[in-house]
Amino acid sequence: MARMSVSGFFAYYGDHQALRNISLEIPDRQVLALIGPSGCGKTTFLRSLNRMNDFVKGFSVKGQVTLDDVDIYSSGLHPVVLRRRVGMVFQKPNPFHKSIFENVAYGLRIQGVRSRSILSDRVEQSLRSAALWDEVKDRLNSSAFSLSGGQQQRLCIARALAVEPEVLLLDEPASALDPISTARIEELIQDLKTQYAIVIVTHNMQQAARVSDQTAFFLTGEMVEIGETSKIFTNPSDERTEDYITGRFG
Ligand SMILES: Nc1ncnc2c1ncn2[C@@H]1O[C@H](COP(=O)(O)OP(=O)(O)OP(=O)(O)O)[C@@H](O)[C@H]1O
Repeated sequence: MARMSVSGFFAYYGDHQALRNISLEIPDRQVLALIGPSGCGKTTFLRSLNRMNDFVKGFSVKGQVTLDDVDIYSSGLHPVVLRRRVGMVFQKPNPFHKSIFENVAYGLRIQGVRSRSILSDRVEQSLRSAALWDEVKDRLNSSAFSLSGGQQQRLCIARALAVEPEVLLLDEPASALDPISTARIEELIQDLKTQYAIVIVTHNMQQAARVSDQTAFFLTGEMVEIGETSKIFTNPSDERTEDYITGRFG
């Protein structure tokens, strides 16, 4: 089942066309990897899925993006509600200058949750889902900045999960991390996909091959092809995909 669906989608920064005629489906409980050389539009596409680019002056779109069949650009769906349902984790861990507990509780507090026991339960559950609970359960009141980079990134994932999103967007979530932390994030993605639709941008081809079910290859603002990850990496349909995955450019 497609959780999100994109059809005939174009994106522009002022006059500059960053995405051209993209159509694809984002299935539930699967990982979709977006690959392609620098500047091909992966991040623009990812940020278009929860209207994060609305903050960029001069940014505009054409075409359709739906979440559960509702158009996220032209319906009355409020971007704040959209971003709760379509959560995002960025390349560099960006915890708030708050305690570990308050980082995870943040979105719930904004939603007006006041009950200490509900907050505690949801914080624990989110930290467990992000595979961080055992490491932080005895120091929930410490600053988020007392954590390692890899722990901070899992904290950011817990923060995104706390508001119970349906889709999780990951923009190179492991690129700033060491190999052990990267492996933990990859394991975590495997666990999370049993519950969420996940879209991940990655420059790391091995990572895309390891974590994703489907892979889409982007080139200069267009999607060249999308397919089962095993097929894209062993038998792509388009020569440009083959050239990219075999390292001939990019
Ligand atoms: N805020 C912005 N204002 C103007 N142009 C932008 C902006 N962000 C991106 N672009 C342009 O849009 C195009 C796509 O950029 P985008 O960041 O989506 O590519 P990417 O594939 O994610 O690249 P990378 O892998 O290097 O992160 C590029 O030509 C880029 O210069």
